[in-house]
Amino acid sequence: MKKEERIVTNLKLTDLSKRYGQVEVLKHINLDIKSGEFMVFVGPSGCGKSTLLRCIAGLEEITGGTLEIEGEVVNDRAPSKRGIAMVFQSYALYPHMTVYDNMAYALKIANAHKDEIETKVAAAAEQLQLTPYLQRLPGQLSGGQRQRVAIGRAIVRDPKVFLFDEPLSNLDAALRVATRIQIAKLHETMVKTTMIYVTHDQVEAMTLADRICVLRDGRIEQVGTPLELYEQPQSLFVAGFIGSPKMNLIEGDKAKPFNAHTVGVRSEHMTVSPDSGTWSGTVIHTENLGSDSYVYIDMGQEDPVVVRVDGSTKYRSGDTIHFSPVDDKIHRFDTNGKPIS
Ligand SMILES: Nc1ncnc2c1ncn2[C@@H]1O[C@H](COP(=O)(O)OP(=O)(O)OP(=O)(O)O)[C@@H](O)[C@H]1O
Repeated sequence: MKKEERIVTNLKLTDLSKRYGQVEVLKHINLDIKSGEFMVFVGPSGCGKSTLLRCIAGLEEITGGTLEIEGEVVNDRAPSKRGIAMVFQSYALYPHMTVYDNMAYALKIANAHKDEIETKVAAAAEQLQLTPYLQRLPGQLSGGQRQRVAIGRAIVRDPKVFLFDEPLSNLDAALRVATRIQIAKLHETMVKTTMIYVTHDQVEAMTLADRICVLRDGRIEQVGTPLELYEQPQSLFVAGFIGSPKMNLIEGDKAKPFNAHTVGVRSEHMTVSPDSGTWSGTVIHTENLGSDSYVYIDMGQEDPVVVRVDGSTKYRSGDTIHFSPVDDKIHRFDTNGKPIS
């Protein structure tokens, strides 16, 4: 392999599989992750996101295929020798050590020089706004501060690859936003560090990722930039999974005028008119978010259709409403859930 290629692709998963006994939970995963890339794994509960992350970290044995880091197969390499640092949802801090000692621990174990430890811990603390807390114990910190210590502990090791397993899911809404922004900034400053991030949160996936990898039942369903997945889903599954609120999926007779088995239209790509439209239904609920409202409409399908309207527009439950898709924003799918071009 040429040197340039090695620098470009940082992690290469080839036919990677993972079995627990008879159960195959990861099935022939092929994925290249570039150096410095922020890759987010998403997918329904149980699809294998955490297992894939743990296989990359070396916390789970890979049972088939290969994992390469910078061109070298590392399947049998110990976690500590992979140049990887992992941040968990649960923080996993040492409760009896100060913030400083928690952050310094890995460097001490690696016999780093005292000056180097001090410099690195101070720099990470500064970057994460933890300098005032260095002498506190984890129990004397908020959840957000603890998670920042966990991140700081990983930064000082100067990893090639940073793994995050739902790091924000224990935080309340405001802290989630603040810490998410901090992680995005971290990615901007650590330009050469590859980051792989598992989340259930649509906003985290869309805002943090350079590319999102959608997993389904142990396989990769689609990999692409957030906008590619949002605008060009390659399956009904991805169409229904990416985005909040979910894409409206309209089936049966109501999809026939579009020569499709299923028609997908996002909430923001519907126009409402008072007396006629492609579809109509009954308003069952309206959520007013201030600038916009989401109108939930029953049109005889299992799931209501959600249409975004201006926040000043008023609808009452029981009103009949007519709406149409914006012409060039219609996604058509065949009986196999594949897009019709
Ligand atoms: N040690 C184990 N032994 C057997 N099966 C396991 C083990 N660990 C995980 N699994 C199974 O592997 C599958 C993938 O689990 P994993 O935790 O990777 O999913 P996930 O996508 O991260 O889910 P979630 O979003 O709920 O955290 C699940 O069906 C799970 O039950």
